[in-house]
Amino acid sequence: MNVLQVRDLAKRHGQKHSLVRAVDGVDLDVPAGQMLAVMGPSGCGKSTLLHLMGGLERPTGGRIWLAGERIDTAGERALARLRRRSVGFVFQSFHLVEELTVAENVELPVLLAGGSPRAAKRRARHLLDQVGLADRARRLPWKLSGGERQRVAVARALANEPLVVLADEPTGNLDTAATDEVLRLFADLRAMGQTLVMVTHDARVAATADRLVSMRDGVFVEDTWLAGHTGQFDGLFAMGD
Ligand SMILES: Nc1ncnc2c1ncn2[C@@H]1O[C@H](COP(=O)(O)OP(=O)(O)OP(=O)(O)O)[C@@H](O)[C@H]1O
Repeated sequence: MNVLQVRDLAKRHGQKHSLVRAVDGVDLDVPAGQMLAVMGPSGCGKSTLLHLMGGLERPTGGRIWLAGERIDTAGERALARLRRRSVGFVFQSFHLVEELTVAENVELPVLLAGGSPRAAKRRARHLLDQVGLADRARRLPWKLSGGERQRVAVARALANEPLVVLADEPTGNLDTAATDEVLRLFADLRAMGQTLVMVTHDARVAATADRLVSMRDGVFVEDTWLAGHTGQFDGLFAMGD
């Protein structure tokens, strides 16, 4: 089954001489459980593609299905619901709520989706345990290292058991050691069968994916299935235990 299906997807900005084709006729199928990396030069449309697939932006052309359901034609309420429940976002600059504790950050999406405080607490405890940060639960985000903050952001993205995690430059603000922390976590997610699409500038990060798509000027120029993994990032946090 394809978690995501994209046909002739387009996003244009401006008109005539100022027309920008951020995404310009993209076709893509992302099967369940696949970890897909999208690479390409700055401005080629990677983030726009991710935003379109996550319902953060509306396309100007083409169709998108999430688990078989059209999202490009969905109404605002349906789209908001979908963003809350079916998609988990991870951003380069973490986007944690600094006034809330680590645990509260992870509880928030469960509460926003209508879950009880008890269910939210239980889910946050479970996820923080899985990402190896159970002992940081009561801290404020700024007390954590960059790698830890991004692991909290990944836990938050997983809060409502999303169909797909969309990660935009998840290691873009991290040094090598912190990048490794996040990559080990992604290896765990991959082993659990979590579908994940990530945009990255880092070839080392892309090499941990199952498949690599290269973009240029809004179109795909290469689609490569990566056969072997180094094994370097094979599971640190024993997720699912
Ligand atoms: N709101 C907007 N108005 C006009 N142009 C836009 C808008 N958003 C994006 N663009 C343009 O669309 C193109 C694709 O942008 P996008 O951010 O998707 O690229 P990217 O590959 O993610 O770049 P980067 O790697 O630098 O983040 C760029 O030329 C950008 O300037």
